[in-house]
Amino acid sequence: MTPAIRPLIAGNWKMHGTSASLGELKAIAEGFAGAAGQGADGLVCVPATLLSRAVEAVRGTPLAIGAQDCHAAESGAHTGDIAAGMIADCGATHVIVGHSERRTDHGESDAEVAAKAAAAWRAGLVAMICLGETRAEREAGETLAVLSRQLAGSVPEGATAANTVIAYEPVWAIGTGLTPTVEDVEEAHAHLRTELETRFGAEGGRMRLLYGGSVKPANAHELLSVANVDGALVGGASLKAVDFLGIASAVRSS
Ligand SMILES: O=C[C@H](O)COP(=O)(O)O
Repeated sequence: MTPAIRPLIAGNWKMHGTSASLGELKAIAEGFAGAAGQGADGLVCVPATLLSRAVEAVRGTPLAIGAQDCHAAESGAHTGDIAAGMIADCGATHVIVGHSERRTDHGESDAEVAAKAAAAWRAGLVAMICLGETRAEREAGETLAVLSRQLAGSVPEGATAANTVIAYEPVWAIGTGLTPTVEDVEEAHAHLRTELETRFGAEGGRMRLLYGGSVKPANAHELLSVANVDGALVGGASLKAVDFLGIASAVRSS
């Protein structure tokens, strides 16, 4: 981890969750109100359909609620999309932008991701900007170059430690049970930290850099102990309170 940066354990429920899942969310919130919250901040990014009810369900606890995407425009004829201001209006505080599943499923470019991040800031939200290499890019030895390109293109000028979180997610590690070696995670995060400091100075040194991709209770301690890993972005293991809180609890021993 980075000394002096309070870790963030963030969940991404992806296209999972209905009103029946709010009990699980409350259990997560209660965990962060107790022991799990002693070492880390907690966030769960729920489907847009659950945003308002999720905010209500965790009210009075330290768990933050976020969305998983936003449109770059403030309003307009964009059927099916949601604006950052609508997310803020629900009481959420964060939004993921540029997740690899959005980049792949919806062909989102770095420039579109940057526009979404800027829209999030205008609405007062924290933008969690995701980046990471594919399996083919890693095998071609292009990982660091890809990260540089994505960081340069996806993170707008004006990024600060308060309005931005960066999540490094190797695409091939998402939902596969595969994770990079500790050395590879360390190399990627050190590279991202250097790039952030070069661009944003001291703010870049304070920005949270999360690792995501098959994080679970069993590997959380090892991954969260890596230098410049300031938390985790968790998909599958964020759906059950026992798993997500297990990951959060690993912060204290890391
Ligand atoms: O946003 C979360 C990531 O895509 C990681 O998902 P995963 O923990 O299921 O591998």
